[in-house]
Amino acid sequence: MVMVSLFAGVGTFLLIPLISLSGLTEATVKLSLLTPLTEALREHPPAASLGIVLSAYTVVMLGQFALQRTVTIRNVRLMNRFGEDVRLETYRGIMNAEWPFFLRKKKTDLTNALSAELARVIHGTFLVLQVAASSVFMFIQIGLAFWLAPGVTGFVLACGTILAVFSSRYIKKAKALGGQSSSLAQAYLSEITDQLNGMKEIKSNNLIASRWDGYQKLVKKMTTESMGYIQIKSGSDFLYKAASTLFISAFLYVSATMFHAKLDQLLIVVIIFARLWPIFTGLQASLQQLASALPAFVSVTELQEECRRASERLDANAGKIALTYGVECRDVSFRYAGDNGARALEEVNLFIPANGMTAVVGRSGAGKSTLIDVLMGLIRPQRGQVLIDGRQLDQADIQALRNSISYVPQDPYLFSGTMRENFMLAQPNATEADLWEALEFASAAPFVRKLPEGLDTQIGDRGIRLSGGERQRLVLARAILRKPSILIMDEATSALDSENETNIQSALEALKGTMTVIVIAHRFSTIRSADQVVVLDEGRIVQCGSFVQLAEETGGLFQVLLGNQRKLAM
Ligand SMILES: Nc1ncnc2c1ncn2[C@@H]1O[C@H](COP(=O)(O)OP(=O)(O)OP(=O)(O)O)[C@@H](O)[C@H]1O
Repeated sequence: MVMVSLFAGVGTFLLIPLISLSGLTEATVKLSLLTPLTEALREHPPAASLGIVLSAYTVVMLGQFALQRTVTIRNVRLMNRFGEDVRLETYRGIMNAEWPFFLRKKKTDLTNALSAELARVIHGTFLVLQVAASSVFMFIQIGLAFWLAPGVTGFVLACGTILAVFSSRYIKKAKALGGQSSSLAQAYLSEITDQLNGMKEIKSNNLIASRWDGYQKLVKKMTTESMGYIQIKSGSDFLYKAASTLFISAFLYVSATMFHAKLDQLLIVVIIFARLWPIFTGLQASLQQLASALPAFVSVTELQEECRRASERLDANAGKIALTYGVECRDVSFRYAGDNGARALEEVNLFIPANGMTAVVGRSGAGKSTLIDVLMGLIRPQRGQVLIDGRQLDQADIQALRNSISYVPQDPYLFSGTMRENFMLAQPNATEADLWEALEFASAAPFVRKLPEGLDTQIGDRGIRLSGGERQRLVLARAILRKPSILIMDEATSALDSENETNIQSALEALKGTMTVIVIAHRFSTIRSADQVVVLDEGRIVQCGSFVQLAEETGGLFQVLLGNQRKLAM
């Protein structure tokens, strides 16, 4: 940057001897630096001197352009490396954050931070480099200009300072607008994600008018915000241009009429002004843009800090746990952050024997999923302990525990890609036979076999659409492929028809003695063969025993729930 600035300065000021050598004007300006040079040149014939100066000018300018190219490439490389680092660091922070962090955060806010905000931060880095380059350039140019013509340079600097004072309000406005941009982008992403996810409900319940209204209001706000930017930019542009015209006209007028300056003196003023002024204004413009990107820097830094505080610090080399005795909850109580109501779990005491099947039932909101999250170490109970084979679950064991668990959620999640890729991600060493065995287990083999491309069928946005039941079966197959010690199924067969459900039921029964299975189920037909049924109500365990035993306990909640299901079935 220093070299480019020096070359640019020398190139510009070589124009001064050119003016006098060209014979356009009589040389009256005595420039301390250039006087010996112009005098030396005068000893040669005018054509030769002109040639020398022009050659020097060409070499200097070409040198500047070549260096400029290197600087640009280096700046972009620096920006890209920074961009890569900041993207990786932010996302790693998010992935390593503990589960409660995700309960607190809105998903669309994280998406916005990782896309729009990060892009603004990376562009901001480019602006920082640009401001650095402009500052170096400005100082060197000012230095050179002072050396050549202190008076004129002093004048231009005074004008620049006046302008900087006036334009600081534009920088403040740009920063405020930058903050608005961040929150508007968040609101926009949240609105469209919400609406697109719920389009079926919106259309079928005829909610289009109200949703459209909300969307329209947001779009209007975005238009106003973008107009705000243009107002700032055009306002500051106008100020710079008007000021430069006024300053230069006033100076030229005063020089010519009051001090009777000669043409070459006036030309020097114009050259120095023309050289320094764009640097001032460019710097101001970059500072304005940087100010508008600052809120994005702040929000990304805050997000990184929040992730660091919520980091799980898991052991990447943790092995697996082969459960031999069982999992125990001792006096476990849990309340969600910000939830002032009842606890989601209240003094839960429970033993889940290894290699058996435990079913958890209860009304909606009873705390079933919360109990599972505690067992998986996703959330830590505020009171009580979770013991795995008699040992208290601590931070170091959590990774090993998760390596040993396969969890099948209510909403089956498949990655975009082929079915095979989905399976190989879960178990990279799986053989073709392992894959089909898992598919058979989950009653998914018949429908996969019928697909023209079998396991290599694309799923997700660019592939085939699967029914809810097909997705559930594939996710169950993927879970079983990992050969876990503990299989947890949270309403994992809710979308299946009775035939497939019965098949999976038999498959789960066959696992008895080899795998610990924990099932949350609303449909009681799926838990008949469970070794133990746990009934939760308002966060407390109200009953625990075998299916038959609980079905016979008169007045118990299980009997009520079972009765309701029978009525529904009839
Ligand atoms: N992220 C959360 N923040 C605050 N409260 C929550 C959160 N998740 C669940 N709850 C509350 O905790 C209680 C237990 O919820 P949980 O999801 O464990 O119930 P559940 O028995 O699994 O319900 P369902 O059968 O409907 O899935 C409920 O009252 C619920 O409102």
